[in-house]
Amino acid sequence: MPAPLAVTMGEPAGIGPDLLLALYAQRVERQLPPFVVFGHVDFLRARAQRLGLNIDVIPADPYEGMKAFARALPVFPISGPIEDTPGEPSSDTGEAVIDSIERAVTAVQDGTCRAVVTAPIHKGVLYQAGFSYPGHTEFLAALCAHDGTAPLPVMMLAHEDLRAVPLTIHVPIKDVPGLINRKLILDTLRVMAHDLRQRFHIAAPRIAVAGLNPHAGEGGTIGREDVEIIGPAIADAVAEGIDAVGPLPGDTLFYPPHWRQYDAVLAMYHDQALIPIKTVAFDSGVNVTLGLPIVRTSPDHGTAFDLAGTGKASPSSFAAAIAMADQMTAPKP
Ligand SMILES: NC(=O)C1=CN([C@@H]2O[C@H](COP(=O)(O)OP(=O)(O)OC[C@H]3O[C@@H](n4cnc5c(N)ncnc54)[C@H](O)[C@@H]3O)[C@@H](O)[C@H]2O)C=CC1
Ligand SMILES: NCC(=O)COP(=O)(O)O
Repeated sequence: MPAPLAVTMGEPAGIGPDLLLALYAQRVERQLPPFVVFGHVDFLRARAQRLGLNIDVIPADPYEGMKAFARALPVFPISGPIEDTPGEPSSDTGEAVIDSIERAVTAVQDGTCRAVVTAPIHKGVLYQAGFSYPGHTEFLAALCAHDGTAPLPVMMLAHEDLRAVPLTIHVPIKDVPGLINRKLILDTLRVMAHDLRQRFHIAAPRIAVAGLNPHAGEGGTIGREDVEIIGPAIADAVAEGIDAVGPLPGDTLFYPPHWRQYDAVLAMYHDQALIPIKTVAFDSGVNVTLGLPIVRTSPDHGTAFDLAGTGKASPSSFAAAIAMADQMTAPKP
């Protein structure tokens, strides 16, 4: 029997706990693989009761949890003060949220779980608790550091054959031009080409690279980054055998007949990559971190405080994240 997936609890005041409980209740019809939640047992019991879900929540380690999954939701216990207060976050829970992520990653690294699926966190709440990373993506890279060196983590949002990567992630838009450089583009294209082969089993991945400026700079007349940095970086990638094309105008690149020619798009900033995916597939998009020695997926949405504790949030993106993590780590027949 393969090891279970490790699912983190996420922000307790958000919809993450609601969705993982709802998915446990729907595990049979959705054909979900066994998973263990890294979370707070009493809090999850309280949230299940609030949602009217008759679920037996039990403390368990991953091995016991895998065996118990058919009859009870196994929870690797994370301690800490966590009250069931949907929509009302508290920095007091920050330590437990961070602990949940760290322990889930350790479980994958030591082989007791197969992959990490993270529930949404609220960065603002965690910053108050001393968290210093822009998000899971960078934190996971730090947790996967080897000999003091962290891998380059690459965020990809994926829905079916539409896959988009933001080169720069959680940074102010005014800082984006200064962060775009030839090395970062080349390194990101290397990670994308590698993981599209290894994780997505695409034998010869084709990658489109978006420009930064309108019309990809219109030949250098609307900004110089496209001709002076992005174009040369693509040439570097092509020279080492990566099938990359661009810079292409960002506004027309996501016209379906255009993006369908490629296996993935490298965009220059967060919203350039995420808006297309969230527009066409908010309910089923998956956030997957490339470049790590472990598999990590996540729903594409956030904590949605307005829906927490109501039972109205859709679990579909979370289910897609579990399915992707399962496919990427399923034992070969
Ligand atoms: N992977 C992660 O940890 C992520 C965390 N976040 C965090 O979430 C917080 C809130 O971010 P927002 O920009 O407000 O985005 P959000 O995704 O939490 O909410 C945006 C809108 O979508 C709705 N929505 C979200 N998920 C839904 C679902 N499953 N079913 C139905 N409706 C849903 C919400 O009700 C809201 O109207 C921020 O702190 C952000 O950093 C955001 C994205 C991913
Ligand atoms: N907008 C995507 C997002 O906020 C998710 O970030 P991360 O926590 O997966 O790094």
